[in-house]
Amino acid sequence: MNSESVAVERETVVGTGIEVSGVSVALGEARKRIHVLDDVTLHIPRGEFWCIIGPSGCGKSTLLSMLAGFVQPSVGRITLAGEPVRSPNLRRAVVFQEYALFPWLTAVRNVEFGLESQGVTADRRERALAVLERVGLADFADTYPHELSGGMQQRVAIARALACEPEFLLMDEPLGALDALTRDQIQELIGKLWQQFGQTVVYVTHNVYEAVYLADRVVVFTARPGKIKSIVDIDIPRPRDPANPRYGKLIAHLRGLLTGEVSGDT
Ligand SMILES: Nc1ncnc2c1ncn2[C@@H]1O[C@H](COP(=O)(O)OP(=O)(O)OP(=O)(O)O)[C@@H](O)[C@H]1O
Repeated sequence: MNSESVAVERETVVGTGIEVSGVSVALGEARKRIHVLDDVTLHIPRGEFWCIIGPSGCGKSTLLSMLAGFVQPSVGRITLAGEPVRSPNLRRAVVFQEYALFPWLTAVRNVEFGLESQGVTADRRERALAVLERVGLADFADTYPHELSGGMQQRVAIARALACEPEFLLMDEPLGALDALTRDQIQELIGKLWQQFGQTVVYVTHNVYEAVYLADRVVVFTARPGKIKSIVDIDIPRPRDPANPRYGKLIAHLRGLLTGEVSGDT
């Protein structure tokens, strides 16, 4: 392949991923208006897994909300698969820290819900059951959320997101409410599912271990107004082994970048 065709191929792939160009955002009413993000530019190629880290209040969730279409930038432009983001859309699934399940629906009905919104009628239950199986909950399909542990509820939320076969998966601290052992299990599951389903993932976390385990690249933000401080390539082969010496080096490097970035909220 000559250099020209490499350049063309690269441009095509980048164009179908996520493009954030010169985005700034201010939120809140008149005198209480807060400058949250400042001049953020990101090119996330299709199919890559990117993590976002930074001090509390630097605008990580706001960036994710903009990618999902819940919040509009004050300045700049965002496109996903080449289309401007104007409102939420089923090609982009969001998973939050709070599992956001419907308590009156069983696990399988929660997963079916997304398919229902997509207008899927044929074999909806079968499709929902197949995804529940992928997240290890085949035996809990007819169980209500309050009968499930936090980790199991998050598995249902992930299954619901994946059932719609989204091109983009936006995750906001999805493991934040879980105990350490459950976190490790679901972190591994998220990595495996991403390798099977191949979406473009943007994943907000406070946890540098999680970022180094999961990400192709980690974006480090400054304190508010959040600007990009660095984008770190996680060059460890998958599946990732925490015993790999590179692992500890990258964690130390990310910690170093975060040091001194004190939250504007504190
Ligand atoms: N709708 C809103 N109106 C006014 N201010 C807002 C709004 N949403 C968020 N903010 C403010 O914007 C800033 C960034 O919030 P955001 O939740 O994006 O930060 P974060 O980096 O995700 O924080 P954390 O790590 O603590 O979850 C905060 O100061 C927050 O109070």
